[in-house]
Amino acid sequence: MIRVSQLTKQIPGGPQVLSGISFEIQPGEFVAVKGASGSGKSMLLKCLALREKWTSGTYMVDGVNILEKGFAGKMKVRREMAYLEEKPTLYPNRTALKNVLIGSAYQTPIWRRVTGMVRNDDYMGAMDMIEKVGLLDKAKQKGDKLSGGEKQRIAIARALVHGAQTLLADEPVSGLDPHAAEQVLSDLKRMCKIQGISVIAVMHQGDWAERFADRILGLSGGELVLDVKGRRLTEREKQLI
Ligand SMILES: Nc1ncnc2c1ncn2[C@@H]1O[C@H](COP(=O)(O)OP(=O)(O)OP(=O)(O)O)[C@@H](O)[C@H]1O
Repeated sequence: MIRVSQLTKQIPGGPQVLSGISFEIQPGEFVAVKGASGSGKSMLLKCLALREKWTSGTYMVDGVNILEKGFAGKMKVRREMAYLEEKPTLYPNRTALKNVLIGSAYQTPIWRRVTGMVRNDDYMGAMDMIEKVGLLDKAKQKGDKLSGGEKQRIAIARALVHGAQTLLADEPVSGLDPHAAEQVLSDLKRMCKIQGISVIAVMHQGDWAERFADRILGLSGGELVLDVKGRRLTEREKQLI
């Protein structure tokens, strides 16, 4: 379980962009984050992924206060709390399978990324995950030949193969056509249910959050102003964000 208490982020010499944010997330939950431009959605995700330093607050994951961990502990947390960018970076000249096997910069050591060396017994796990995201027929396709939605789904498989327990996805479907967006969100939702992973995804545009999320968090001016079950928001709730 993830428990965030009183998360505050102050940019040194700049504005306070997150103020006193508290919430809990259960394993297997799919949580959407909504909020207007500049409300702090990306900063929240980056703080959860430990890509941004917290100014104050406590961050408990499965009962462990992870802000108190040393360098090695924080690296482990970064693998377990995988950050998915809006446009995932894949090795363009390597196959989808190889991309999944090697892992992203935050997931695997540099020697593995440079040499591309992997263990034989990793192949089965990678193929299994590629099948789960419905892309077995694209496993041998080079990274730069995959569509935006396929790249996103390979990035999901890559994170899970390398031990992610939580996926932090920043606008995972922005720029995708509705069919591709639906496939990416269906994959994420299925992974929550069958793998028990948690997903926290920024999804401000359209009604994706209402259709796919178990819960919707709303931010306004860096504050958490909404925490409701995933459902159609009322007009009053929409006005809050
Ligand atoms: N390094 C920084 N220095 C100063 N201000 C920053 C910095 N990083 C973020 N901010 C400010 O923090 C606020 C929140 O930024 P954030 O990127 O989290 O917004 P967002 O809700 O994701 O917006 P969008 O939907 O436009 O991507 C913004 O006002 C932004 O200008």
